[in-house]
Amino acid sequence: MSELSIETVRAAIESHPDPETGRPMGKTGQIVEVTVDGKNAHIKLGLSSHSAAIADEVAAMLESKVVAASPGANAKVEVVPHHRIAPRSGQAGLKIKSVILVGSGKGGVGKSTVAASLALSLQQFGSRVGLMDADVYGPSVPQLLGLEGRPAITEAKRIEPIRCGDMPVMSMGFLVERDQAVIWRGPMLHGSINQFLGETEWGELDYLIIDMPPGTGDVALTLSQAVPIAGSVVVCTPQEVALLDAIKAISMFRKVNIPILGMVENMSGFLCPDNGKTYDIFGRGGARAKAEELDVPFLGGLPIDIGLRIAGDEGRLAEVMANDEQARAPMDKIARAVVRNLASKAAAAPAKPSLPTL
Ligand SMILES: Nc1ncnc2c1ncn2[C@@H]1O[C@H](COP(=O)(O)OP(=O)(O)OP(=O)(O)O)[C@@H](O)[C@H]1O
Repeated sequence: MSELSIETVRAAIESHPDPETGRPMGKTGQIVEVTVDGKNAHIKLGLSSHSAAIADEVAAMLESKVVAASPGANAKVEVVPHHRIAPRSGQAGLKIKSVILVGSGKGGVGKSTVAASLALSLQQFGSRVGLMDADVYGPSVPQLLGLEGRPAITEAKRIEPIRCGDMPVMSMGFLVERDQAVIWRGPMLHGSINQFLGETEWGELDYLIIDMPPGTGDVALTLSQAVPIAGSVVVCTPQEVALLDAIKAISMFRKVNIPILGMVENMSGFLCPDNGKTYDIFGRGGARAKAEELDVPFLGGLPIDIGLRIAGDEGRLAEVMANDEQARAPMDKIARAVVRNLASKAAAAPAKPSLPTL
């Protein structure tokens, strides 16, 4: 092994793109410290909470780059907080780095469950996350998370969201009675969505996850005009009918120029708790095949999980996501894939280096 030097270590890693901005880490001040002791390198790497879900994989990737540059070396990357990147905001007052829409072509495929679990999973990894239920016709987020109450209006006439732990949540469900049907005309829908987005005190967020109403493109269009949308996640079940609707959702997002981060196959197999066998009740693998056909990433599958269904019915989804690692594992995989796909988009089109500092 040739002598391991600080220069060799830095040269091996400094061109690696920051997952959030896509800019080379050597230029962003994220390589905080490199120390070398014989064949051992220790790197302190700054990553923002936006990248929390994939921090381990970024660290492993950099360690392997050092070893490739200097075979026989040992490298250890220690991730430390890095907050020099200011949130991008599309509307006055919004400080949200990435807005992600979760949609489906068809109702009842588990879109709200996926949206809420994605938000909870990203938060568990350490990101700052908000959840907006834009499914104004059938808001189910309050039920899934066991939230109730009316949002207060602040002195500055802004909406104080209801909180699920630390996570700000806004839903039409907080404003209408549970059994009341909401009838919307186009302009009202447009107005309420803009109000939810722009007048809610979201605070500073890495991610705002938006649960979309099924089907219609109106809300996607309204949102895409109001803020830059980082991307969309399309949820479907493995059945052919759901897949056909998912194709419609993908083409709707494409029409309004919202990038597709990928497809999630929900209800992908049922693991029977009695005998440990898996039954493919709605089929399996359909979404992966369809994603390939449509040239969109496949993010992963969520099995039919009785515990998840009961948790949703009882408003304990957040509790289960916080305490049940096995139930959370498939969603964590999907959350990592979402952040990874955002990172590759950032690497393909890096943010301008002149971003202000926080
Ligand atoms: N993977 C899963 N395992 C078990 N139950 C699930 C799963 N995904 C969703 N469910 C249950 O299916 C029902 C519908 O889910 P959800 O409300 O998330 O669907 P949706 O697509 O948002 O529906 P809608 O369009 O009516 O709002 C809920 O009772 C939920 O708990």
